[in-house]
Amino acid sequence: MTITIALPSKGRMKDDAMAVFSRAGFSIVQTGNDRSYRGRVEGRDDIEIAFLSASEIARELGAGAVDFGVTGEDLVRESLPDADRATAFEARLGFGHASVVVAVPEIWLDVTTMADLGDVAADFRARHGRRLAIATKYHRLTRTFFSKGHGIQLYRIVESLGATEGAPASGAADIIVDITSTGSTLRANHLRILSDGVMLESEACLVRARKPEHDRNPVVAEIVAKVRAVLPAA
Ligand SMILES: Nc1ncnc2c1ncn2[C@@H]1O[C@H](COP(=O)(O)OP(=O)(O)OP(=O)(O)O)[C@@H](O)[C@H]1O
Ligand SMILES: O=P(O)(O)OC[C@H]1O[C@H](OP(=O)(O)OP(=O)(O)O)[C@H](O)[C@@H]1O
Repeated sequence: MTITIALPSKGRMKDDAMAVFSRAGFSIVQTGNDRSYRGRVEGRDDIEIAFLSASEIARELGAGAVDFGVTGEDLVRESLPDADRATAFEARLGFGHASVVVAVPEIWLDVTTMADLGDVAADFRARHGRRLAIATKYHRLTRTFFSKGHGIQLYRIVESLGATEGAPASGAADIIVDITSTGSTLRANHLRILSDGVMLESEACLVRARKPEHDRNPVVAEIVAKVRAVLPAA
C-alpha cells in the first residue's frame, strides 16, 4: 500500500514542511514542474506526495483520502466535527504559529472577558434590535467556544472569508473571531483580544488520518518516528 502525504502547496508553510521532511530523511521532489501538485520522495516508491491548500488538507484527512497531512491545527479542528476521532495529531512541527482569538473594538472599554461579552450578547437585542454579530470563517470553533465553553447562545455568525478585521468598522459585524500571529492587523483595526478570548493556539502539525490498516504498516510508524526525531524536544 502506498502512503500519501499531503503538504501545503504554497508559501512558508510549504517550504517549512518540506524542510522538516528533508531533515527527517525524506527528500521530496516535485514531479513535473514547480506548479505540479504531485511529488515523490527520492528513493521511495512506497510514499506519494500531494500538494494541496492548507484547508483542503484538513478536509482530505477527514475523508481519509490521504494518510498524512501537514496543516494548521485550527483548520483541522474547524473542518472536522470530531477531529480527534478522525485524525491523530502525531507531531507539532514548530512553525505556522497563530492563535484563533475573540476580539472586540478597543472602545468597548467595559468588555474585557468572555463573561462581559456574554452580558453584552444577552441584552444586545433589547438595545439594538438584533443579535450580536460575529464575523469569522471559524464557524465550528466559534460555536463550540461560545456555546459550550462560555454558555453564550445569543449571537449570529456573519461569514467572512477575508479582511475579517475590517468587519466591525464597516458595520458588517460587531466583533470578530480570527487568526492572529503578530497582532498588528488587530491593532491597525482598533481591535483588542479578550483576556480569556484565545480559543486555540495553533501551529502546523503532522496529522494522520486514523485508518485501521495503519496499525500494521511499518511505513506509517517510520514516518512518524523520523519526523518526531528531528523536532526540538518540546
Ligand atoms: N499570520 C497568519 N495568517 C494566516 N494564517 C496563518 C498565519 N500564521 C499561521 N497561519 C496558519 O496557516 C494556515 C493557513 O494557511 P493558508 O492561508 O495557506 O491556508 P488556506 O486558507 O487553505 O489557503 P487558501 O487561502 O489558498 O485556501 C492556518 O493553519 C493558519 O493557522
Ligand atoms: O496578527 P498578524 O500578524 O497581523 O496576522 C494576522 C493576519 O494574517 C492573516 O491574513 P493573511 O493575509 O495572512 O491570510 P488570510 O487573509 O488568508 O487569512 C489573518 O487572516 C490576519 O488577517
